[in-house]
Amino acid sequence: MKILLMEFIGYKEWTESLGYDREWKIQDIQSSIYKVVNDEISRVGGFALPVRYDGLIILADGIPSGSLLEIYTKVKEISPSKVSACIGYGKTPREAEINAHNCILNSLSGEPKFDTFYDDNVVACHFDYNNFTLLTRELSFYNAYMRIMRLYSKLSEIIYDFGGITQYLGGDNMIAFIDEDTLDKIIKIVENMDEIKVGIGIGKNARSAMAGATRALDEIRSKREDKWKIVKLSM
Ligand SMILES: Nc1nc2c(ncn2[C@@H]2O[C@H](COP(=O)(O)OP(=O)(O)OP(=O)(O)O)[C@@H](O)[C@H]2O)c(=O)[nH]1
Repeated sequence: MKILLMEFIGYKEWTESLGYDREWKIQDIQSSIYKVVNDEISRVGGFALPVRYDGLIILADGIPSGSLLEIYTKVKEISPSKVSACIGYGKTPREAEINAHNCILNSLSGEPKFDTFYDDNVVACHFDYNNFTLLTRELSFYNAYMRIMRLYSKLSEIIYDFGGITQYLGGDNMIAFIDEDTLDKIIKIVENMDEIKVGIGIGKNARSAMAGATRALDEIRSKREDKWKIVKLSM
């Protein structure tokens, strides 16, 4: 697994420089950075996890280093603070992210390190809560969201324990990227939790894996007999 990690250095100082009436400006900058990155990375087949917003985790398998460097350059142009970046490699997304983070910590020059690594298949697991629309009507818009946040917190912990990284996508949707060897663990989770289903996509890059995962979810919805399905895109 290959992850391009970008960390915004000095972000704290930048936010404090904006004075008290700052939150709207911070949200504006964060969403504009994410829009640029999302447009650019999906064009070359990757996917960016905004996670904390003061940095970015980019699923980089199947993306040429030159394209990753172009995206880093664009982010550097619009970021309000210095951007440190490294590509990390690991057996699992967790390991790749830790290696990328340590590379940033150890980079004295602060210059990005875009080492070339082997491209693995990307495995995307798109989790979806059953009948979230009905639940929202029964509870309330916000209370249904709280239900998903509790589930997201529980799921992301379990998945991180076996090396996966999870991102909340809005509504009742969560995406986890895992190592292909831990597929059985994801299936076991879903088989033991009544309220969710998961579409799993395997592709040469994050975008194709996510398209496969969404297709798998739609196939589950078409018959409503299965709790999980796997779609493997042509490699
Ligand atoms: N991010 C994201 N949001 C989605 C996607 N599909 C639906 N949503 C949103 O997620 C929420 C729930 O949509 P669904 O999961 O289709 O609705 P549901 O009532 O749970 O229906 P079932 O999942 O078929 O049981 C709605 O706010 C949708 O707009 C998706 O692929 N990605």
